[in-house]
Amino acid sequence: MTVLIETRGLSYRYPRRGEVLNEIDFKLEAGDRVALTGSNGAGKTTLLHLLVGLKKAKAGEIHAFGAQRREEKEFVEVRARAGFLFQDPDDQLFCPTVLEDVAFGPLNLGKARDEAMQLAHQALVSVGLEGFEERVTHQLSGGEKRMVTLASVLAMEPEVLLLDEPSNALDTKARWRLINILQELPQAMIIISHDDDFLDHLANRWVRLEDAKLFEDRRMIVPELRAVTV
Ligand SMILES: Nc1ncnc2c1ncn2[C@@H]1O[C@H](COP(=O)(O)OP(=O)(O)OP(=O)(O)O)[C@@H](O)[C@H]1O
Repeated sequence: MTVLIETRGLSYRYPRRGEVLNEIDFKLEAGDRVALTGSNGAGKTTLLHLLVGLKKAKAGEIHAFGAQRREEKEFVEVRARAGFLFQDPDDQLFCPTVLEDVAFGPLNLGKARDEAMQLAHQALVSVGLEGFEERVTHQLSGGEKRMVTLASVLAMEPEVLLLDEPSNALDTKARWRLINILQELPQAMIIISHDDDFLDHLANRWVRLEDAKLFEDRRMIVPELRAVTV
C-alpha cells in the first residue's frame, strides 16, 4: 500500500502541559479512513497540526508524499496536498463571500481565476450549497459554515483529508449529508471525533491517543452511570 503520511518517533510537549505526544509511530496509507480518538486534551488536534507543519515537532520525523518534511517551505507542499478542516470554521473562513472563500485555495495554488471559480462552484454543489456563492460568510449559521469549509478544502483537490471534529454543530440532516459526502470521497482521511456513531459510518481503522501514546485499537468508552437525586 502507498504510504501517504508517516511519523517516526514524533514527540511534542507544551511548556506547562508537558508531554502530549511521546514517540508516535503512525502511517496513513491510501484507502485508510482513520478514526483518531482520545479524551479531551489527549493531543489529537496537536498531532494533526504537526502533520501539516502548523506546529513544529520537538523530536521525531514526519514524512509526507514521499519525502521527509522538516522546514516550513516543505510543509507548504504538504498543506497543498492534505486538506485540513479546522475544528472551528471561523479559523478557516476569512473572505467576504462564500465563493471567494472557497476559490481562495485554488487561486493560492496558482490556478487561473476561471478554473478556480469553476472548482469552487463544483465544490459548493458537492456539499449541497449551490446558490450560496454570494452569501456573506460571517452571516452563515455554524452548520452552513462547516459545509463551506469542507467545500473550500475539496476545491483544492487534496490527496488526503484531515478532519478535526467535522460533525460539530451540525443538525441531524446536515450530519447525515456530511456522512454521505465523506463516504463517497476517494481520499485517505484522518477524522477526529467524539461522535462514535459518526465514526462508525466512516472509519475503517481506529487509533486512540492516551497518555501521550498512540494505540492501534478501539476502546469502547462506557459512561459511568450515576443515580441523580433531584
Ligand atoms: N498552545 C498551548 N499551550 C499550552 N498547552 C496547550 C496548547 N495547546 C494545547 N494545549 C494543551 O495540550 C493538550 C492537547 O491539546 P489538543 O487540542 O491537541 O487536544 P485534543 O485531543 O484535540 O482535545 P479535544 O478533544 O478537547 O479537542 C491539552 O491539554 C491542551 O490544553
